[in-house]
Amino acid sequence: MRDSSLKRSLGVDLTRSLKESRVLLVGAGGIGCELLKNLVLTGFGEIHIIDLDTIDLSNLNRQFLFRHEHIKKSKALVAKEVAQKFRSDAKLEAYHANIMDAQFNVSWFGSFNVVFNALDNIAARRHVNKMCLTANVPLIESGTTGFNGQVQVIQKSKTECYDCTPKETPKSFPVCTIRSNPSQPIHCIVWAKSFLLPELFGDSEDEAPEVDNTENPDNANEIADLRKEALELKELRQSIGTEEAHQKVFDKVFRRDIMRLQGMKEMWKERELPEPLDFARLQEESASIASTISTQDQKVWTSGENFSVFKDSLNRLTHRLKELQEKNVSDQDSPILTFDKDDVDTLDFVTAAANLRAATFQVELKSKFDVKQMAGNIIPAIATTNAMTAALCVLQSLKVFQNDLMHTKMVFLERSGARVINSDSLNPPNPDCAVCSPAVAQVEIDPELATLEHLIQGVLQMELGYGEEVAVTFGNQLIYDADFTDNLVKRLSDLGIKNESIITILDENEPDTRVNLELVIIARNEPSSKDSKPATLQKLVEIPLKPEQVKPEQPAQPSTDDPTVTGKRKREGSSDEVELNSHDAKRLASASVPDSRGIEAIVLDDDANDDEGGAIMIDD
Ligand SMILES: Nc1ncnc2c1ncn2[C@@H]1O[C@H](COP(=O)(O)OP(=O)(O)OP(=O)(O)O)[C@@H](O)[C@H]1O
Ligand SMILES: [Zn+2]
Repeated sequence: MRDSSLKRSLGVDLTRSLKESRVLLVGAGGIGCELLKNLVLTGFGEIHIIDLDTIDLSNLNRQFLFRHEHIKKSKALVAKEVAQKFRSDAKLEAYHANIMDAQFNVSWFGSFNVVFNALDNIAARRHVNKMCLTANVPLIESGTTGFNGQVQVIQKSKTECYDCTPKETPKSFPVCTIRSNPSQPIHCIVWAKSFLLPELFGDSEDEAPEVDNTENPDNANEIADLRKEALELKELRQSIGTEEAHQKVFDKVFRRDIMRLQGMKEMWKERELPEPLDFARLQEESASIASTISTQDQKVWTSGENFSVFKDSLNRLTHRLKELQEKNVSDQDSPILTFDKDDVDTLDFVTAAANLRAATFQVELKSKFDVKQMAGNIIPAIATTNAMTAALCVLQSLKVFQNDLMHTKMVFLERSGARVINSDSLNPPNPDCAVCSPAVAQVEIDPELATLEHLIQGVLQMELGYGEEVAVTFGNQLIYDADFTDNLVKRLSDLGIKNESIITILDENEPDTRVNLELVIIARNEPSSKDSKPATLQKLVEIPLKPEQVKPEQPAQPSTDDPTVTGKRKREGSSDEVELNSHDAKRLASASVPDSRGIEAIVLDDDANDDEGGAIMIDD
């Protein structure tokens, strides 16, 4: 029943290839849950799901596969169990693991037709991008922040990869703004979270990522001052737990430091002078305030209320640190407390300290709720954005399954423009991208016999035609170049190179330098027969020259059966488009209709059985 409606919507051929497909979904969070449901209901045959995390209460509002009773259980396993109920014949496999683990090697990635990324961090995204490029598996990359979403199709040598464009690093603030001259609530929050809390309870050596220690020359003086101050704070830290600790900490950061800043007249020409706070006065003002005020998280507390929470949370943190220290006597590392937006004690402390600082600098005070969002860098996750993004992932993957790379897109969800869904053609790979520019080849070795020399002479020079000038790296270490030949006689296995290891060959020949080559090592299970060489190339590959070396009279030509996506092609019209195969041509001729705004829509029609009719039109 369900199959027949899928066939009507997608066509017989596509429905069959989805049914026979094997796909990987990385991440079972906000996008992942939606995507898994879509994949199952769209008839994908075999779906592998991986997630390293367990289910948290805060996930339940949008990760709809999860219920209260699943809290603390593996996301991947629960997602599999629940999604299985949507279609009993779907073959689902779940892993409660980190996708960056070595067990998920190139050949494992290579066993999938398509990989879907539904991750929340750059490191894991980069890793999957690299593995998919090496294994030559198409990747559908996606992400959301608030109302914005993005889906990108990545395919080796044909499209941009995840790393072809530099990624934005998280926003950072100059250290002097945080230390001396805060003008916004966030400056005070970062100070409380990344300076004061670590100085008193944490690892003060920690570099706070949101504080920029490099850019500004003023930072050097500021950092020197900080060192001096670190000593002062160390003494304060030692006083933690004593009766006077409240006043000692308070007097230093809200009185003496502020008075010192008042002395820097230049700084206050354009701004009001900061006002030191008075411990005794606030003590009096807060005398009748119950510490339960800290539960009122939507209210902006008065200075007296902040003072009361400051003292109370300082006590709570002191008590916790002491407990940890007592438990940890034998351990070498002394225990520390670090900020966590969901840890009430650290959040209370950061809120109160940030607000007291804001009060001295005439900066707006914030409620605990707001501080939590700001300190946790939280942009609320929106369930509908995730759902729409997951749907767009599936639509893009359908084009990949139809080999219709030319129409795969970069799709954006946004609320600022006239249209919520916008798309752009995919760019070709960036020739300078260090991640996707290398060529890839596989080398079979006999782990008992193969030496580095076998690899360099037998494979690189004899089989691939490299000259003398090559460098070989493995795991960021140089293991060979023309001036460093010590390892030549060593066995590859003694250099730590084993099955699935990837080594990189850098051509140092000039001119006509080749792009980097990544060699995936395949260890033979059987010992080599007498006449087989200890190291051989599995398949001859062509290694292009580095872009600046490409001669203008020999431009790279897209081949007809292997369409190379270019950024401009769609807008330039069809004259220079690669030839379409007959199925594509038919589909587009009958189905590609401009919508009323002149934007091309895709129609998925069923050309297998006209009697069944039924087509869906999707405007992407
Ligand atoms: N290296 C990794 N291996 C496997 N899964 C990962 C890895 N890194 C992140 N994930 C998973 O990717 C998912 C991303 O989902 P999402 O962005 O909704 O994050 P979340 O942690 O569920 O929610 P939030 O961060 O908003 O609290 C998470 O479930 C997370 O555990
Ligand atoms: Zn790239």
